[in-house]
Amino acid sequence: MTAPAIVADGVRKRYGDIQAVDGVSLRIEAGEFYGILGPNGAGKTTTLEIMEGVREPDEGRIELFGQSPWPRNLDLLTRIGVQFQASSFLDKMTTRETIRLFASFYRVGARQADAMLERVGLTEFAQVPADKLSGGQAQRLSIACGLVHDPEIVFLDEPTAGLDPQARRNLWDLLRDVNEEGRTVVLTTHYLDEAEVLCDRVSVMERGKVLRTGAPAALVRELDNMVRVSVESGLLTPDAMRDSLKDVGVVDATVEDDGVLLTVTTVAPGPVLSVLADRGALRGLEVRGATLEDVFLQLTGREYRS
Ligand SMILES: Nc1ncnc2c1ncn2[C@@H]1O[C@H](COP(=O)(O)OP(=O)(O)OP(=O)(O)O)[C@@H](O)[C@H]1O
Repeated sequence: MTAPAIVADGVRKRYGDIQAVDGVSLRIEAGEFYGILGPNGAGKTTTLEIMEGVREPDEGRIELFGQSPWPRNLDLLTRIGVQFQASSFLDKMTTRETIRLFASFYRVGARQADAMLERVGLTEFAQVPADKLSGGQAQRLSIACGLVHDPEIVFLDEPTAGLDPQARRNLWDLLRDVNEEGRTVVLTTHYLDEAEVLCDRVSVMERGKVLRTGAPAALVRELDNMVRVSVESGLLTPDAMRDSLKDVGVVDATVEDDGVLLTVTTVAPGPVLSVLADRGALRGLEVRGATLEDVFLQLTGREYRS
C-alpha cells in the first residue's frame, strides 16, 4: 500500500469552553477526493486548519506525507495548496496582479500564473479588480491562488458556500479536474449533495467528532435501501398516514409533513404506495432513494440542518 497523504490521530482542539475538535482520527490516501461534512459549528474548519498547519492541536498527531505540519514546515508548504477566503483579496489589486502575487510567494513565474488564470476561466477578467468579481469568479480566483504552485494536496474550506446553482456546478467541474490530475483534494462542506457528487470518501462530523467515514454510496447503502416517498402536503394528515401504514403492517416508517410535501421514509415502499393509492393521495408523487441526509438522520437522530 502507498503511504497516505494525510493521517490524523486523536486530534483535539478546545476554544475556551468549546471542544471544537474532539478526538478526530482519519487517514486520507494520496489522490483521494475527501470531504469533511457536517452542520455549522461541527468542527470542520478547525480540523482543516490543523491539517493545513495553520492551527496547533491541543492533543493528537497530524502527518502530511509522513511529516508534521506544525510548527510551520517549509518543506510541506510548497506541497500543499490552501484556498483562502475570497473576501480577503487585497484592495485595488486586479485579478492578474492577485494571482501573480500568490505565484511570487512560491517563486512561480508570471507565465505559469497567467496559465492558471486561463485554466480557471478568468483571463477575460484579468484587469478587473479582484474585489469586483462575482461570487463564483472570486472563488475560482481563490482556488487558482491555492493551485498556482502545483501542490500535491489542495485544501478547500466550503468552496461553494453562497454560490448560485450554476456557479456551484462550474466549480464542481473545476474541482473534479484538479483531482483527476492526481492531486489529493480535501474539502469541507455543509452541502451533503456536493459531498455525494464529488467525494470518493467522506467523514461526517458533528460536535467535534467523526460519526462515520466511508464512500457516500456505501454509507447510503448501509441504510438498507431506505426510500423516501413524497406526495403533496394536505392530501392526508401525518397521523392518518401512520395509522394506515400500521393497518398494513408497516411499523418502521417515519412520516413528516413540512407544509409542502408529506414524506414517508421507509425500507418498504410497496405498501406505502398502495396506501397512498387506496386513499386517493398520489398527487405530486415522488420516490427517491436514500441520500447522505438520511445517513445523517440515522447517525444523529436529527434532521440535517446545514
Ligand atoms: N477562533 C475561535 N475562537 C473561539 N471559538 C471558535 C473559534 N473558531 C471556531 N470556534 C468554535 O468552535 C466550534 C467549531 O467551529 P468550526 O469553525 O471548526 O466549525 P465548522 O464545522 O467549520 O462550522 P462552519 O460550517 O460554521 O464554519 C464552533 O462552535 C465555533 O463557534
